[in-house]
Amino acid sequence: MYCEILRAPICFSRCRCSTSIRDKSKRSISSPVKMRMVGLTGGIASGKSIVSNLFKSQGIPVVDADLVARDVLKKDTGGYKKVVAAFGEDILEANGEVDRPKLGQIVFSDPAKRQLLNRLLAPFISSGIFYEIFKLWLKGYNVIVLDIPLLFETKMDKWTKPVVVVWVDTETQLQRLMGRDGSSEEDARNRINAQMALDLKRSKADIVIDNTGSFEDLEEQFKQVLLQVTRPLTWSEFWLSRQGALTLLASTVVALVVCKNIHGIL
Ligand SMILES: CC(C)(COP(=O)(O)OP(=O)(O)OC[C@H]1O[C@@H](n2cnc3c(N)ncnc32)[C@H](O)[C@@H]1O)[C@@H](O)C(=O)NCCC(=O)NCCS
Ligand SMILES: Nc1ncnc2c1ncn2[C@@H]1O[C@H](COP(=O)(O)OP(=O)(O)OP(=O)(O)O)[C@@H](O)[C@H]1O
Repeated sequence: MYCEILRAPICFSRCRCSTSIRDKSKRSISSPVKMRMVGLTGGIASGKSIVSNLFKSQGIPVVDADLVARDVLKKDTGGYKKVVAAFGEDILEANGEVDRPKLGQIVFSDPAKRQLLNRLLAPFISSGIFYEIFKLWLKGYNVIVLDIPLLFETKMDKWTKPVVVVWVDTETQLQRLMGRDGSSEEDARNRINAQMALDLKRSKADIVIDNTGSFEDLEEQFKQVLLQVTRPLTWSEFWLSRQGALTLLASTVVALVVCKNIHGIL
C-alpha cells in the first residue's frame, strides 16, 4: 500500500511476504525511490551483525563499516601504506597482508596507538562508506542501514535517522565476546573499553534493541524496529532521495522553460 503523495510504503505488509531476499531487493530497486539512512550501532559483540542480517533478510541493504575497514587495509591500498609506514613491517604476515589479530593486540591495549590507527584510516573508511551509500542511492533504494560500530565516536550519527542501538549488559557482552572470539577476559575487556560506554550509546539512541535475552526475543523486537524504519518518508528524506533530486531538477528545467517562453511572448 502506498502513500499517494510520497509514493512510499505506508505499512510493512509488503515486506513481510515470503519472497526471497534477492526478489525483495530487486523490488526495492524498482519501486519508487526515496532515501532514509538508518544508523545501526552498539558495542562490540552486542549483536549488530545478527540485526544487520535481519535487515538484509527483509531486502534492506546494509553498509557494513567493518567490511569497508577491511578493504581499506588490504595489501597495497592507500590505508595499508599509511598503516605500514606508521606501525612498521612487524604487523605484516608472510604474504604481505596485515596480520589483523596482531594489529588488534597492539591497538586494543594502547589507546594512543589506537587513536593513531583511527586517524590514519578514518578518511579512507568514511569515503568508502560514502561510496557504498552513493551506489545504493543511484540504485534508488528506499531505506538503507549503516552498520557502524563507531557511529557516535566518529560523529557519523548526524547523517543517520533513526539511530538504532543494540544494547546488552556488560557481563553478557563480555561472555559473548569471549565465546565468539575465543579471547581472554583481559583482551575482551580491552576491546569493550576501547569504545564509548554502551549505556551512553543507549542514551543517545532513537530506538534501543535490548539483546540480553534470546535470539527469539531479538527477532520479536526487530519486527517493531522494522515497522518504524519502513514508515513513510518525511519530506526532507524525500528531497535527499534520488527521486527527490530528479524531481527538483525536472521542476527547475520546466520552470526555466516556462519563464523563457513567457519572456518571449511579452
Ligand atoms: C584493529 C583491527 C585490524 C583488528 O581487526 P579484527 O579483525 O581483529 O577485528 P574487526 O575489524 O573484525 O573488528 C571487530 C570489532 O572491533 C571493534 N573495533 C574495530 N576497530 C575499532 C577501533 N578502532 N576502536 C574501537 N573498536 C573497534 C568494532 O566493534 C568491530 O566490530 C581492525 O579492527 C581495524 O582495522 N580497526 C580500525 C578500523 C576501524 O575503526 N574499524 C571500525 C569501523 S567503524
Ligand atoms: N540473543 C543472543 N543470544 C545468544 N547469543 C547471541 C545473541 N545475540 C548475539 N549472540 C552472539 O554474540 C556474539 C556477538 O554477536 P555479533 O557478532 O552479532 O555482534 P556484533 O555487535 O556484530 O560484534 P562486532 O562489533 O564485533 O562486529 C555472536 O557469537 C552471536 O552469535
